[in-house]
Order: sequence, then C-alpha cells, then structure tokens
Amino acid sequence: MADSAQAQKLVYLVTGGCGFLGEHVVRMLLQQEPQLRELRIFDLHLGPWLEELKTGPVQVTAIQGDVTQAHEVAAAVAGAHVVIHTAGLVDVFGKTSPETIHEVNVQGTRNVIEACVQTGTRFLVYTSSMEVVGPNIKGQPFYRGNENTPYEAVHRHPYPCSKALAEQLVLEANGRKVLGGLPLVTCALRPTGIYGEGHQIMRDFYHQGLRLGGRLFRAIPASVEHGRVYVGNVAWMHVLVARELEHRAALMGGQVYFCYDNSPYKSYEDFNMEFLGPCGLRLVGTRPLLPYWLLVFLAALNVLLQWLLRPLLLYAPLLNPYTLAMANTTFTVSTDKARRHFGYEPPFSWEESRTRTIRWVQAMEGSAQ
Ligand SMILES: NC(=O)C1=CN([C@@H]2O[C@H](COP(=O)(O)OP(=O)(O)OC[C@H]3O[C@@H](n4cnc5c(N)ncnc54)[C@H](O)[C@@H]3O)[C@@H](O)[C@H]2O)C=CC1
Ligand SMILES: CC(C)CCC[C@@H](C)[C@H]1CC[C@H]2[C@@H]3[C@H](O)CC4=CC(=O)CC[C@]4(C)[C@H]3CC[C@]12C
Repeated sequence: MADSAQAQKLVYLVTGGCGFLGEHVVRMLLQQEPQLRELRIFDLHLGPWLEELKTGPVQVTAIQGDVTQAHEVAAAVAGAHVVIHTAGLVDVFGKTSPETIHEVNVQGTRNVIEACVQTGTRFLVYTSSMEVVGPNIKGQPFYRGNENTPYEAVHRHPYPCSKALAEQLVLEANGRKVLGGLPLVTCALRPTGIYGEGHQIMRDFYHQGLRLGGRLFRAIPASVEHGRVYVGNVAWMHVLVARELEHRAALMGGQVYFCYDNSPYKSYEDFNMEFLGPCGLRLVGTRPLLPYWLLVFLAALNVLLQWLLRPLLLYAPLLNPYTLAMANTTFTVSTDKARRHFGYEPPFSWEESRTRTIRWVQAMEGSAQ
C-alpha cells in the first residue's frame, strides 16, 4: 500500500464507469486505491448510484460525455494521471449499426489516446476482449491458450473487428511522447466472458427461463468449453495494472494480458446454470434438444426477421449466426502472465464469485415479485 507521503495525490479517469464492468472498477478503486485523490467517471449515461459515492473521502466527479467527441474526452482527461478506458459498445446482437460500433470502439479509443498525448496523461489501461483473438470465423478451438498461443485471429463481425483495431491503436501508442515529453505507457486487458452482479446477458437468460416455466433448453453440447471470469477479479486486475504501470513501465508497456481467475471451464449454458440452478431454473437435456443444422437455420431466420422488422421495431434475439458460432466454439485461457508481470492473484475465489452472483440473481428474483 502507499506510504503516507504519497497518499491521496492521484487523479484517475474511468471511461464507461457506469457500465457493468466500469461500476465494479469504480467501486474497487474507491476501496483499494489509497493514493486516489479524485476519481472521474465518464459515461454517456450516468447512473443514480454515483450520488452515494460523493460523500466519501475521495472526490468523485461524474462527467456525462461521449467518447466519440474528442473535445469532451480531452476535457475529461486533462489533469488525470491514469485513464482506465472501459467505455465501449458491446453489441453482438445487431442492435446498433457496424458504423456506430466502429465509431465508439475505435474512434472513441483514438480520442482517448490523443487526449492523453495532448494533455500529458502518461498511463492508459484499455479494456480489450478475448474476442480480439477469437473464436475466429472458422470456429477453430482455442484450448487453454495463453497470450503467446498461435491462433488465426480472423474476424468479420463488427464487434471483434472494432476491439482488435482499438487494441492495436492502444498498443502502438505505447512510448509516444505526451505533453511534457515523457512517454505514454499503455497496456490492454483481454477479459473472457465476464459474469457477476449486473451482467445483462445473465439477466436475459434468467428472465427467459422464467418465461419458459423455470426451464432452459440445452442448445450447445456440454463438451464445448468457455472461458469465463468474475467481474470483481477483472476490476481488480484493472486497478492493479493502473497502479503498477508506472513502476514496471518497461515490462508492462505495450503488453496484453488475458483476464483470468479460477472459474471452472464449462459450456456457456452449464456455466450459467451454476447461478441460475440455485435460483430455481433447470437446464433440460443432456444433449442439445435441436439438431445443429436447425439452430443454424433459426439463427439465419433471426437475421432475416431482424432486417424485415427493422422499420417497425428492434428485433435482437440472443440467437444469431455469430452468437451461435461463439457459443459453439471452445475458447479457454490458461496463463499466468499477469501474475508474473505484476503479481495478480484473483481476490475472489470461485466459491465467493459464485455466491455473490447467485445472491445478485436472487435479489433480482425478489425485485421481480
Ligand atoms: N461483458 C463482457 O463479457 C466483456 C466486455 N469486454 C469489454 O469491457 C468493456 C465494458 O463492457 P461491459 O461493462 O460489459 O459493457 P457495458 O455496456 O455494461 O458498459 C459500457 C459502458 O460504456 C458506456 N458507453 C458506451 N458508449 C459510450 C460513448 N460513446 N461514450 C461514453 N460512454 C459510452 C456505456 O454507457 C456503458 O456504461 C467494453 O469495452 C467491452 O468491450 C471485454 C470482454 C468481455
Ligand atoms: C442461444 C445461443 C445458442 C446461446 C447464446 C450465447 C451467447 C449469447 C453468448 C455465448 C458466448 C458469449 C460471448 C463471449 O462470452 C465473449 C464475449 C466477449 C466480449 O467482449 C463481449 C461479450 C461476448 C461477445 C459474449 C456475448 C454473448 C455470447 C455470444
């Protein structure tokens, strides 16, 4: 922890600080970063929960802004020591246009980098994604891979394309001179599928299960494994990286790290059942109930329906060709790079992550009644 002479001197900015991950990063910073003097939270939509944070010892500044607007970003970044850039459009369901996804994820990240350079901010942590690597369009498995595992990272979908481009921008910016002449130090964190309190897709599965009379129907073979990571551990990795970048700039600058913890490798559906099961839902079938070709057909049909209905309403179901391919392809990571480089250990065990997530789903149940 910080010595008292250094206490409370730093200004941090978290973009996307009101999102699922961003809120956990914000709360973790307030709990675990003793050097913090001011925490700026920049988001398109500010949450009402921010008010409760404003009574603590750290100055919390909420900034409603858009990362695609360079001047808004520059104003928020000016004077910050560290930027944690989590803001992004996470859309694999066709809710937003590819152009908008690119604008927010790529141009937004470019704006953050340029703001750091122009205003003299030296440390930038970027929330990338496992999707930068894969699964790729060929559906090749990535089994217990690490940051150096060879894999053909080829994408077509706007979301992984945008994350890959943005990550590249961040890594290339490492070493650029910022205002004042010192070098920018950047690094990118690649979470696998994040779960935990506030996870929208878990919410969607839960409500779908309730609508189907407490049942979910298996669509994916249990043998397909997915890497998942608890949101609290992802948040902690961001906090730790932000803290250590200054001291280990030569080692960590320009690096990528998968975000990992001890969550078990399971299929996407079996993993979700770890939380939804104790909340009363049941996964029907030991094998997929529908043949794969039929799922492919339904996924394609959903694309057609989305297109036909677009003038009238937004039809964005969970199943589409991309999500089907994702869910059907093994993608798991096994690495210790973050431990070796900056001493990362996941603070939340699997048991605690599971308990916390179950409690959150149960609270949702309570509020639905
Ligand atoms: N959810 C997941 O499983 C994973 C997420 N990620 C990455 O983590 C980051 C956070 O994702 P989540 O918390 O899941 O998403 P989220 O949608 O809950 O949070 C994103 C936040 O960014 C904000 N935002 C969006 N557009 C903005 C704009 N133009 N200007 C300012 N703020 C804007 C949103 O209002 C939201 O609060 C994203 O960069 C995402 O790509 C990476 C791997 C897995
Ligand atoms: C009904 C279908 C057969 C099952 C649908 C499951 C899908 C909705 C999800 C399966 C895999 C998920 C993605 C994965 O966890 C990796 C991700 C990383 C990110 O950066 C953003 C989220 C996501 C794309 C995640 C989205 C939901 C799935 C596609």
